[in-house]
Amino acid sequence: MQLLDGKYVSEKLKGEIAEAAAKILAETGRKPHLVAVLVGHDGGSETYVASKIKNCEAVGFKSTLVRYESDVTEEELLGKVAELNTDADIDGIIVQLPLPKHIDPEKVTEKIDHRKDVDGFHPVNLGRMQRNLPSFIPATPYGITLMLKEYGVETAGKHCVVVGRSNIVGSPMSILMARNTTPGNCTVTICHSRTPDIKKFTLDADILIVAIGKKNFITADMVKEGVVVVDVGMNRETSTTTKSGFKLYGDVDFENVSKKASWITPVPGGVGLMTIIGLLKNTLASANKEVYK
Ligand SMILES: NC(=O)C1=CN([C@@H]2O[C@H](COP(=O)(O)OP(=O)(O)OC[C@H]3O[C@@H](n4cnc5c(N)ncnc54)[C@H](OP(=O)(O)O)[C@@H]3O)[C@@H](O)[C@H]2O)C=CC1
Ligand SMILES: Nc1nc(=O)c2c([nH]1)NC[C@@H]1CN(c3ccc(C(=O)N[C@@H](CCC(=O)O)C(=O)O)cc3)C=[N+]21
Repeated sequence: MQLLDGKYVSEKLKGEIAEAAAKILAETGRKPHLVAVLVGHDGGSETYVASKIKNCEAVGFKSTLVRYESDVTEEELLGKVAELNTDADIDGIIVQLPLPKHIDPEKVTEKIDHRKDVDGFHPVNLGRMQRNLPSFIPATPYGITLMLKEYGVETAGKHCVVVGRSNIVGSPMSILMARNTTPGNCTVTICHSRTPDIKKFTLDADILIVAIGKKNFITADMVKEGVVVVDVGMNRETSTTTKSGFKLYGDVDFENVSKKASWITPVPGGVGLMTIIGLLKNTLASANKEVYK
């Protein structure tokens, strides 16, 4: 088993991003600028947004955190997005999901100017990605492709099984792996909560990407020898043994599945760190007007 090490790859790519940011600063006198909007106090979201902001600073980006209490109205939030859209100093806008029930995430996603949509969730970016046109690619699937590329994992002609079909991970991941790109060129199967016998598909997977949010869902009996495993799950449980008071678990039983895998991502230290890189790279591309003129 070889580790797909998110810490190693993300540190390496952060170095490249920092160099590119320094170049922008020298040439234009400005830094790429990301604005993150966080509604409410959910523990996980707070941690992830804090990490995005911290990493922006680390690579020489400007970042702004806009916070709202969970009783903010949809109207007020949409108004804020409209204001950020027209601010020429801002390259990227993300609104952290999930949002409170009274706010329609679809409305918020569509309100963000697709030219600043560094999460890549806007229908314009999703459509452009599907057609292989320049677009912002959702950060987690983007980060996973960067990781596979870094380790030279072969994907062409392989059977890739994606478990989960969410708008932010499973669905865009399946599109990327089926595209005529590297990584890509896979035959892709998408499994979800209405798939009757998931094991039938996972057992045939050469590449298995799991994003469902269920601790240890994938067990060793569900995979074949030599499989490449990408574990997106971030299941937080309270713990008395860690400093933070939480412990993170993936969707894959790492201890046993790793014995059969050729490559596998750990949790933490895998996909989560690559998500940050996807976001930073999209923000950089926006500042450089690489996707939209
Ligand atoms: N590492 C990272 O950077 C990121 C990690 N995450 C983590 O990844 C996990 C998934 O996130 P996200 O995609 O947003 O989750 P969602 O809850 O939006 O989607 C979960 C998906 O999994 C499917 N599913 C749920 N239960 C089962 C089951 N028993 N069998 C098969 N399929 C099932 C659902 O099916 P259906 O559509 O039928 O409901 C759905 O498509 C979470 O743990 C999340 O915290 C998320 C984003 C980034
Ligand atoms: N609009 C939006 N964009 C997102 O990209 C988005 C979102 N909403 N909602 C929630 C998910 C989740 N997500 C993570 C980001 C970083 C880590 C991360 O840094 N993980 C580290 C450590 C985390 C820890 O220790 O708690 C790791 O895996 O090693 C994880 C998960 C982004 N998401």
